[in-house]
Amino acid sequence: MFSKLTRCLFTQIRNIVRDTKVGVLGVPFENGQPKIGVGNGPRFIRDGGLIQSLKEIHAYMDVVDYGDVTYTIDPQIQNVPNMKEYVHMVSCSREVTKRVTEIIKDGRVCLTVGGDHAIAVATVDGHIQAVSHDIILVWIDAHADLNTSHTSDSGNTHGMPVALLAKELSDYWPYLPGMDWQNPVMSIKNLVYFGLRAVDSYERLIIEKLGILAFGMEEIETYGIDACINMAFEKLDPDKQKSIHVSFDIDALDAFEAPSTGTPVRGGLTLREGVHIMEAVHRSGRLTAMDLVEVNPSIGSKKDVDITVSAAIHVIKAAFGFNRKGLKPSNVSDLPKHT
Ligand SMILES: NC(=[NH2+])NCCC[C@H](N)C(=O)O
Ligand SMILES: [Mn+2]
Ligand SMILES: [Mn+2]
Repeated sequence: MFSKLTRCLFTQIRNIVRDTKVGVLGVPFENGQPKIGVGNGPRFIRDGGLIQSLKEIHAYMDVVDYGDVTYTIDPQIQNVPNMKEYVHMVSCSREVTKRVTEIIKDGRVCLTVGGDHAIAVATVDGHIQAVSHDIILVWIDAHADLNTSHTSDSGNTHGMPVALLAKELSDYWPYLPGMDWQNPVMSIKNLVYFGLRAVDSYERLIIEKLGILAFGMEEIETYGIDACINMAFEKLDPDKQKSIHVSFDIDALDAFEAPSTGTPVRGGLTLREGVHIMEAVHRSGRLTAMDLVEVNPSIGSKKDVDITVSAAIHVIKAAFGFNRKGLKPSNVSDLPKHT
């Protein structure tokens, strides 16, 4: 009945209205890697003004803070070789998945603040449970986080979430007790990476073997960030239909832009490039969930922490519609006159 263009416009309007409803979830989880402190990420990012900054984006923002996820360890669950603190990851993930699904079903875009990147198994899964298998995953990171328990040198589960989510890799995992809830999983065909520059050898092998779409720093330098994001969206979702999940590891940004993180890598995205990606995601009108992870306030000086927290907040604001050109006043049509 309606033309494709009209339908597209309807969806955009619906999504812009929906985008103003945000649910913030903190996940103070730090067992996916060995450096203590990353569990304080949610507190520092909130104290840095997250909720207020979101509310100030424009007059129609509707922000609800759902607080932090807590969990108890399930004593039934056995450990898995070369997955450190596996029991923690499984027990926390269960709760995170439930909460993310609830927030999305409440009609809000779910913003999850970590915590280390191991939590993204659960946020992506929660998104899938609420929406469908067929979502787009935009993984912005210096690292591919594509190790299995067999390929990881570190045994840190924050280096494994993408491999846990990918159905194409399910045969490469041992039995994972307590992870049966983690179904359905997604196809690697719906994944794109931005910012890669510290990729392990097996990760590289998987990326090439499965033809995963990856804009590493080299491609970003060659084509520019705007062309890369356009190519990614065109390739993954030419019909502009799919729900988008962004998992933003703060170490995607250059170590100068975000020094307080556990595995910093130099030569990364500028804050402007990070913001540019998120502005494009916002314009799509299809952002349903975003993670911001790996801010570790125990690393570096107070200045380092402030820089990192403020970079995180800038990236988040861009995702939820902050306009660098500024906004006109919402209820006045002209400059106030001097009387
Ligand atoms: N989310 C992160 N910062 N991941 C870093 C992973 C580093 C390394 N590839 C590993 O598997 O241990
Ligand atoms: Mn990383
Ligand atoms: Mn990561």
